[in-house]
Amino acid sequence: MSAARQGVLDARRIVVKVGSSSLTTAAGGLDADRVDALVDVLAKARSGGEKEIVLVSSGAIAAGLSPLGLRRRPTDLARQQAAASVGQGLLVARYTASFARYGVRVGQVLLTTDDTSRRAHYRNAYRTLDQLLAMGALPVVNENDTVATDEIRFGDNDRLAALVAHLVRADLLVLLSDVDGLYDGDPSQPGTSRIDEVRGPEDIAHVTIGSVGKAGVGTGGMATKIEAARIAAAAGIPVVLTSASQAADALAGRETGTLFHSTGRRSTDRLLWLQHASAPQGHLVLDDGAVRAVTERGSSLLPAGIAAVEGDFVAGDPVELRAADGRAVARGLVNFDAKELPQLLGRSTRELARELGPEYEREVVHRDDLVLLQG
Ligand SMILES: Nc1ncnc2c1ncn2[C@@H]1O[C@H](COP(=O)(O)OP(=O)(O)O)[C@@H](O)[C@H]1O
Ligand SMILES: N[C@@H](CCC(=O)OP(=O)(O)O)C(=O)O
Repeated sequence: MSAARQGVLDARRIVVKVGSSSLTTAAGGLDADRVDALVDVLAKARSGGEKEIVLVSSGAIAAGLSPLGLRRRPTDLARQQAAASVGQGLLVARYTASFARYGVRVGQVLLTTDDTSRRAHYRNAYRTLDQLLAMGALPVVNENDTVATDEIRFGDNDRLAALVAHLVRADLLVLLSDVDGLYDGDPSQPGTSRIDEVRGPEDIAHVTIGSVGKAGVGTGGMATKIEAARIAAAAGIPVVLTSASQAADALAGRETGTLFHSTGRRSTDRLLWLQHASAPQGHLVLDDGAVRAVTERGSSLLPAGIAAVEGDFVAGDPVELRAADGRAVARGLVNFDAKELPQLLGRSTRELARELGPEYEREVVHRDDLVLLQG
């Protein structure tokens, strides 16, 4: 066994993501047999007590379609949310019954991007997941589809799974789909072949991506899986992408699917979420000195360096930091409401504190709440 597959086999804390297409029937609705088959694999993998598994499961919208008399996945958010509301209950009920065959308790965890960009929410999400695992339960995570708006949606569970893997400090991310790996072209076309290992972007530069799977119930297709694998690998977490029917082989470290080697160092930095999950609620235009201070010296952003404010945000929201030419240079959590900021711009914090009160002697974006954007 290669060292990388040995690493897969040795992984202790594993996030497994399963797509809608692997859980539903062609006619629509949950496929109880496929859920049971997946649960069999996961329950066995953790039965020795050495492995902890977090399941990120899609399928809420797909599961809610036929009970609501919908023939296909709706395109409008309101009906998707209605379907998710009905389907999520059915999905978790199905997992609960299926894992009960092994005496395993299931805990539902629904996340939005908002929950995970803010420090307190992020800590809570981590604590809940960690506690569930410590108590021997198996968390089943999905996006909280019924409250997420278009602006704040993850929209695809592949990226959510990568961020959850980072959040729980997983040793491995397994992405299960209806296709047994990443192909160099649309696998429904003849002449395409599976890529066994990806060590960096150069290994997939030639890949072309076809349409979303035949069932049409998934959302992201292959593009979001590649993006998810890139995020996880860069955060030090290897990824195996394969089909749900090969989940047992993948967890056993056998040569199946596509293995993405980790490319970066592990970190527990919640700023990964800020970078990949949050939708900025506005932007701050920085003068040249502030751009340099933030990007080159790692400084906090002070009111003196801000030239303009755009957007309707409140304190704690994610905002984009832009240079005068419009280039986005960073993203951060802002400490003031949009309507408070105009009176502070271009002024020193000492002067503001003297005039407006000590609560104004603070950074607009603290460097601990700030992530630089590349390029
Ligand atoms: N280069 C490619 N390699 C593998 N699969 C691809 C590729 N291009 C397109 N696909 C399609 O992506 C589909 C998986 O995406 P999706 O249906 O969103 O899955 P899921 O519901 O599991 O998240 C596969 O069924 C496959 O047909
Ligand atoms: N939260 C949505 C999942 C959307 C999604 O990413 O679906 P998929 O591409 O099948 O993983 C649901 O449960 O239907």
